[in-house]
Amino acid sequence: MSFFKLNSVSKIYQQQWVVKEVSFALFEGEIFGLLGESGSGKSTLLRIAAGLLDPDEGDIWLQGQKLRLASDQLIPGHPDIKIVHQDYNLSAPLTVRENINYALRYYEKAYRDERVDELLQLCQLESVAEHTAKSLSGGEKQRTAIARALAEEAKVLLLDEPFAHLDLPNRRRLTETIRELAEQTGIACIFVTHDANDALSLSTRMGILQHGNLIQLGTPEIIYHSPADAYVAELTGEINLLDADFLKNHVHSHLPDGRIAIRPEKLTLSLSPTIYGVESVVKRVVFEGSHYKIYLQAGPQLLKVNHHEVVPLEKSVFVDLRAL
Ligand SMILES: Nc1ncnc2c1ncn2[C@@H]1O[C@H](COP(=O)(O)OP(=O)(O)OP(=O)(O)O)[C@@H](O)[C@H]1O
Repeated sequence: MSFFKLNSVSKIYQQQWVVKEVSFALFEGEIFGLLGESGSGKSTLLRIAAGLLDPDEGDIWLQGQKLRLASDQLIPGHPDIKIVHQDYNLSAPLTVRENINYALRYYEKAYRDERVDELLQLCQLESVAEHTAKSLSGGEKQRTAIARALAEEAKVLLLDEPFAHLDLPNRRRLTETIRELAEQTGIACIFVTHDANDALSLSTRMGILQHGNLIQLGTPEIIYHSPADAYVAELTGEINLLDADFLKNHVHSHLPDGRIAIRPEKLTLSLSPTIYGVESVVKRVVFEGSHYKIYLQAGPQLLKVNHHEVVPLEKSVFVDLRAL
């Protein structure tokens, strides 16, 4: 049985579908990434999942229980579902410890002290426990907001763009924190993002939201390697979208629009002719850290290929399009 479920949830604003018949379910300890462009309905969906906003249709289920609507409650929300908003909403003059402690103010001191220490450790905040919230880095603020949200044990954690203001080292650290949280506590987590790398690297499963529609659902591997259409292919990373005619002698699976999607790292490039090699001319070379991105002109088709070494401009090379 699923742990947390959105069942055919819709929301309409000004006669427009902002979220349309979205359904998905999470198991305990799952991390679900919702990837979509700005305005695709991510925050609206998250607020509905949190019980802060009523859907126009559909319902939310937690452990087999249908949740009450926001409008049916004095204080919208659900005690087992916690949401961390983009602005963190911390109390700036208070320390990290005091911010977390505040969420537990109705509990006994002994329990509170123990729980705060546990959360400081879980969210990797021990070294900044006595620092004021206003002096923290973006990553530390985000982790403090998560620790505070989790102060009272929750079953579902919802994160609105948790990586939005973070640099790369802090993104990596937060990714680790969220993964450990899910593993250690079994909490189910949904995070929304417009960044494909964050969604691919953190999610156990993910969904793609476009104009309020959940257009693909699956593991990061499935979505990355078998995108449902050209939109998903482009949203989730660099892609070659090739005309089927160009690949007449090769067998590939097609997108609904007839084109074939191949990631640049799936193509191999040789400097000398090969049986399957298509002759191409090097047009641009960009260093990207782990590899060079080589932009090629192959007849009418432009191609991008990841290659381990630099190649001279205007050189003729041969691209193996079998994309194993
Ligand atoms: N209260 C509201 N009244 C009218 N329209 C709204 C309201 N809230 C959101 N919308 C519209 O719904 C659409 C989806 O908004 P939402 O904030 O859910 O998208 P998002 O994917 O989270 O975008 P972003 O990444 O920019 O935050 C947008 O077109 C937005 O203008």
